[in-house]
Amino acid sequence: RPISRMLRLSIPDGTEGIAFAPYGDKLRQIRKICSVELFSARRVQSFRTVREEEAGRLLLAVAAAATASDPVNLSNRLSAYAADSSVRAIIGSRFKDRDTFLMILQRGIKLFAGMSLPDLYPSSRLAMLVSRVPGQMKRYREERDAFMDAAVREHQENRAADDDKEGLLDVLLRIQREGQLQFPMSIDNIKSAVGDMFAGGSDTSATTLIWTMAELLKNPRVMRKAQDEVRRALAGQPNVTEDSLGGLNYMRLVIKEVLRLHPPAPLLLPRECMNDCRVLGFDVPKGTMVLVNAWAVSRDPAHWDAAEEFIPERFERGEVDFKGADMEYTPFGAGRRMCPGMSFGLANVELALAGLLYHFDWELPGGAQAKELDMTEKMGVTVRLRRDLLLVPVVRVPLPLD
Ligand code: HEM
Repeated sequence: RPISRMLRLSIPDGTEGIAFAPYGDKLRQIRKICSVELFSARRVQSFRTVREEEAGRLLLAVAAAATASDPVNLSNRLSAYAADSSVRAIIGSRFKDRDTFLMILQRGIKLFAGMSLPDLYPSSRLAMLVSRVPGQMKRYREERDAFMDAAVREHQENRAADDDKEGLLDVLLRIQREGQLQFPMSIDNIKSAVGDMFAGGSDTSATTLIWTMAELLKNPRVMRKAQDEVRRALAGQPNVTEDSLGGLNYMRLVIKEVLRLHPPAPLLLPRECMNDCRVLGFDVPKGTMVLVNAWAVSRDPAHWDAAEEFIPERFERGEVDFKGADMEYTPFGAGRRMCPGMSFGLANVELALAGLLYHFDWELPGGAQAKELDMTEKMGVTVRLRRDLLLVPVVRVPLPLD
């Protein structure tokens, strides 16, 4: 990954976490920690209760709006759900200052995504002098560090006694304590990794959920089919649990189709060319920043029939998947830097979506027609709907009273 001059102000050399770990043995080490410890199937499963509680909270808020026949701002609700589930998995439910943590990290994500004068003119001292970004980066780093220090201290004091209750920060602190690593992990590395997991995990899941609900509203045939499946599979159950998600094959195809048309990180994360090479007749020098336009590739009529249409059935035969082997469809990237949190993210998305489809029917406010729903995109760290998604829920399967 390229690290710009501005980014370096907030991630000094040697303090990288996961997303900016330098290529080579250190990257291999942290990626192994990701697959064996942080995002293993067992670990993702261990946060099941957290997800179920947070999904329950989301559904209760939606049910309250349904009772009052009010529209619910699903963009806000789904963002809160994704942020809360991530923060609880990463930092742990005991963390006192969750809201401040969220605010600081959001500010960091905005700063990282922005283009600054010193990055456009890297050798210019004037650019460095007139730009406000260096000061903002420095302030962000100081604030983040002070805050993370407090979070780490709190964790060291209340060390998780039970392995299954470990949050991801606990896991990293344990690995550090055990001292078995070829390249020891510093507290700064751990703090950066926590930031990466939050930045990588929460907005992406929320964005996927928001686009899914918007596409389902726009495509009533698909909405009906997905709801029929969920309601058939869960018939008689008071609420959705992760045990009940096994047979929801069509819902999974819906999520796949959403990730094709709306990959939350449309340009993936920047890569850096490691050797001089030639691509399609163009010379690409070593060190060039490479952005992969996954959004365009996964809508390219050369690879997809009816490329602009929302047709989940196209994935029915399972020929194309997002696991990094099919280059025409890479919402999680591919190769050695592919998203390590894929199953974690999908678990968040599937549970919330199943609940929204099981308990409620959905309408547009003021009796508007599906074709009136504005699907314009807004470019940001992730690409979201330009306007907040406001929908009116109608209860079909009431939530249990407790
Ligand atoms: C729907 C959910 C998600 C999507 C669409 C997504 C997408 C991506 C993409 C496109 C990349 C860049 C891959 C590349 O350069 O080839 C990435 C990297 C990454 N993601 Fe995810 N992600 C999701 C969920 C998560 C979750 C839940 C976590 C952690 C809690 C996470 C953590 C990371 C990290 C740490 C990286 C950097 C990996 C590296 O540089 O080696 N992601 N993700």
